[in-house]
Amino acid sequence: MSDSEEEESPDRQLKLVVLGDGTTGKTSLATRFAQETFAKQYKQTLGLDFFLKRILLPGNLNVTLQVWDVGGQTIGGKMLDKYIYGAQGILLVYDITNGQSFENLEDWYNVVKKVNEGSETQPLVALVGNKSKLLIFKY
Ligand SMILES: Nc1nc2c(ncn2[C@@H]2O[C@H](COP(=O)(O)OP(=O)(O)OP(=O)(O)O)[C@@H](O)[C@H]2O)c(=O)[nH]1
Repeated sequence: MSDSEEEESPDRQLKLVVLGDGTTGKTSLATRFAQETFAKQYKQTLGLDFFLKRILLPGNLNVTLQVWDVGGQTIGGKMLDKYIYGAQGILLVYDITNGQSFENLEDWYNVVKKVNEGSETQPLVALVGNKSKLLIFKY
């Protein structure tokens, strides 16, 4: 086997952007995924938080996922377009006990569409309903 065959394949970087209203649980999802932690206490994300997670996909494919955790208050702000630009994946997060947070996803999605207007490749967009256990307590 030659040296080049023994080397691991270089990492492929993928950008995943997490969007949605404040307190829907975006940071919690990102930290649970990237660091396997969960904080009960709320700490507002100011602007942007950033996490990296290296994963190995079938076929020995190394992927470094960049998770861009965007603060809920950035909607309507100047920086949001720049955060979204170049993403391969978007998570649109709402709190299932807060209907308004679901309705407001339309505004978030409109920004995603605007940023990717005219671009050849479009990001994959997933809808995430968070805080499912709270529903048991509410109803
Ligand atoms: N019960 C419950 N609480 C959650 C869940 N996810 C997040 N939380 C709590 O909800 C609060 C807000 O969570 P964050 O992850 O900070 O919310 P965020 O969307 O990042 O908020 P912003 O920074 O304002 O954009 C925190 O107190 C979390 O502990 C969940 O699945 N269930």
